[in-house]
Amino acid sequence: MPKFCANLTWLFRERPLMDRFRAAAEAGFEAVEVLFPYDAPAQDMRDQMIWNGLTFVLMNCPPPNATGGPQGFAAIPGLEDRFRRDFDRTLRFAQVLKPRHIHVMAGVAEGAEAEATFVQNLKWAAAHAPKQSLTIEPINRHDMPGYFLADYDTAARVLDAVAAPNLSLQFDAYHAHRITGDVVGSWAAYGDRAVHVQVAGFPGRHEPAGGEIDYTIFFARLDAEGYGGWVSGEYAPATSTEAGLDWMR
Ligand SMILES: O=C(O)C(=O)[C@@H](O)CO
Ligand SMILES: [Mg+2]
Repeated sequence: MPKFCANLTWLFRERPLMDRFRAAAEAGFEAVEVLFPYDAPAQDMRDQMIWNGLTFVLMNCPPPNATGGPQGFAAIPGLEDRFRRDFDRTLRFAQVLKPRHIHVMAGVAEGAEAEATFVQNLKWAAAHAPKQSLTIEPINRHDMPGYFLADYDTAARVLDAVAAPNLSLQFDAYHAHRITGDVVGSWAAYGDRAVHVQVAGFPGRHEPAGGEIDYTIFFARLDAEGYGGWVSGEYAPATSTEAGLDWMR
């Protein structure tokens, strides 16, 4: 089986954020991700990870405000200064939290100018933080209307244009199914560019088991290829988090 990671923005929400680290460790996870860890003291979160023996795999850029905020600026022409300021703020948190990867969100935009802006901003970010692994993730527009990066061909084109060793693909199987209808086929075409995987069932975005995506096949494929990254459960538990964890066993 692959190495599984708990997305603490989606899982263990029965508890306050600071208590979710221990709950994840007690449930058998060795790694966690927190999408927007900007509303709690970074050192407290880091302490939780150390005390519970957890690897911190992923956080997102930019930091939205407490009420949510836009899903990124990296592909929005005219907001390059905003992107750079947010990226620097993310790096300040990352210095403490030490995430394996930072997911750089594109934002709501469309067209060639947006793609060129995305490429330029990512080139800047990759050079600005050369030791930090960065990712981009195709997200389906049913769940995130208007999101710029919503297909794998565009992601591959952007990765090629940026051509930075520290920028890779984040492959979310739930989005892949909504975008292409074929998770294993999409992985066959683009998985060699991926450093991080996220999973959820389809269509409900609940546990990665029993829906339209055959995770037995997908996980076997990851194992057969020797995929060495983490596979993160990024889903809304159908009942309680603990009651739904059979999928990882
Ligand atoms: O929506 C997803 O899927 C993600 O992985 C997030 O990074 C977006 O918030
Ligand atoms: Mg995802």
